[in-house]
Amino acid sequence: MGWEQIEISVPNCSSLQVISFPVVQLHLNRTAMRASQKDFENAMNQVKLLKKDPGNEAKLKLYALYKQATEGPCNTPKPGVFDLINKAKWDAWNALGSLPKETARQNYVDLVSSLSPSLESSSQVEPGTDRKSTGYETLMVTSEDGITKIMLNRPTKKNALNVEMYHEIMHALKAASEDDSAITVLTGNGDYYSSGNDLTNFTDIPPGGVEEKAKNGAILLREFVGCFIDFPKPLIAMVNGPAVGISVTLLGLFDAVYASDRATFHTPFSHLGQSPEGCSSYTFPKIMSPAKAIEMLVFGKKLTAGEACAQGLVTEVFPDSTFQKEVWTRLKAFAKLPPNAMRISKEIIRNREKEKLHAVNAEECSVLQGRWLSDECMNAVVNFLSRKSKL
Ligand SMILES: CCCCCCCCCCC/C=C/C(=O)SCCNC(=O)CCNC(=O)[C@H](O)C(C)(C)COP(=O)(O)OP(=O)(O)OC[C@H]1O[C@@H](n2cnc3c(N)ncnc32)[C@H](O)[C@@H]1OP(=O)(O)O
Repeated sequence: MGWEQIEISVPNCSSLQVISFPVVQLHLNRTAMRASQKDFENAMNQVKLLKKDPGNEAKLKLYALYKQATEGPCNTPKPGVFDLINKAKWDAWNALGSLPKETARQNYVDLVSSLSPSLESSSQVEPGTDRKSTGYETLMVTSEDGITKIMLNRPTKKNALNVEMYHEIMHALKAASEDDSAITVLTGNGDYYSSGNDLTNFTDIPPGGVEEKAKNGAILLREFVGCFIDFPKPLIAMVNGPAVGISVTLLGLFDAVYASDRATFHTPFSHLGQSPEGCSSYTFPKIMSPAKAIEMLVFGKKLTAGEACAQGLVTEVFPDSTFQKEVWTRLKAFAKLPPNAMRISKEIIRNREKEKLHAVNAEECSVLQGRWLSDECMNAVVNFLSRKSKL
C-alpha cells in the first residue's frame, strides 16, 4: 500500500495539515455511468498534478469522498471542538451520510476532473463544461456548484414525456438524492418547459392489449410520482416556458417554483378525457382553494405565470430576459447553505403529508387507468395524433 499526500489548510487555522491518501487496491465492479477502479486511481494521481491550489473546500470534499469511497460511512469518533482541522475533516466525511461507496468514487473522479480541466480524464467530463452524466437519451443532467440540474431534453417535441423519459427522470432523481449536491433543479431545454405526457404513449397498442397497457401505465405513473413525493433534498422547478399536464401538476410537490414570465400553466384533463394526477387533486385545492383548483383541473383554465404566482403555485416570476441569470444566482446562494440542515428542514415540513400523498397518488393512478380506456380519452388522443386538434 502506497501513501499519497496533499496539504490542506483550514479556515481560521494558520497551520497546514497533511492528509494522507492510502492508495489501496479496490475491487469494485465496473458499471455503466460509474467510475472504474482505474478511473479512481487516475483521479488520485491527477490530484498530485494539480497546478493550482483547489482551495480548502475542494480539498475537504476530496478527503471526504476518498474516505467514503474506500471505507464507507464515517465510523470514527467526532474530534473535540478545539481540534479544528480534524473536526473539519470529520464533518466533511460525516456529511456524506450513507452515500454508497461507488457513488462516492464517481463523485471523487468527477470532482478531480472539474478541478483539472486541462488534464485528459478517463471519465465522461467534457472539458470546460459542467460535470455531465452521459447515458441519458432524453435528459441532460449536470452537477456543479452544489446543484444537480436535470434538464428535459426533447425540445423538438416540446419536452413531451415519453416512457423513456419517465424512467430516466426517476433514475436521475434517485442519483441526485444520493449525490453530494445540496439542491436539485428540474428545467426544460428550448422554448417549452414541457408539453406533458407524450400522447404517442397511447399508440402501438397490440390488439386486445389496451387493458394491459393502461395497467402498466398506471404502475409507471405511480412509481414516477412517488419519486417526487419522496425526494429528500430541496427540489426546485425552473419553468422556462409553457407547461402542460403532468409537468404542471407535479409542481405542487416541488419546494420552490421559479417561472419565466413567458411560462403558462395548463392542465386540460377534461379536454383529453382524463383526470388529474401528480397529487394535484390534493395539493392544488390546498395551494389555491378548491374553486381555483377546479377552474384549472376540471375546466382546463390556462394560467399566466403571474396568475399562477398569485394562486401560490409559482414562488416568483422573472422577466424572460433575465430569468436564467437571476434564478441561477439565487440557486447558487441556496446551494451554499448547510445541506444537512436543508434536508432535515424539508423533512420536517413535508414528512407528515407523505403518507397522505402516497395514498392520493395511488387513487389518482387507479382512476386514470379507467379513464385511459374511455372513448373520451381515446378520441382526444386520436384527434391530436391525426392533427385534428391541439390545445
Ligand atoms: C394506455 C396508456 C399508457 C400511457 C402511459 C402514460 C403514463 C403517464 C401518464 C401521465 C398522465 C399525464 C397527462 C398529461 O400530461 S395531459 C397533457 C398532454 N399534453 C398535451 O395534450 C399537449 C399536446 N400538444 C399540443 O397541444 C401542442 O403540441 C402544443 C400546444 C404543446 C405546442 O403546439 P405548437 O404548435 O407550438 O407545436 P407543435 O404542436 O408543432 O409541436 C412540435 C412537435 O412536438 C410534438 N408534441 C408536442 N407535444 C406533444 C405531446 N404532448 N405528445 C406528443 N407529441 C407532442 C408535436 O406533435 C410536434 O411533432 P412533429 O414535429 O413531429 O409534428
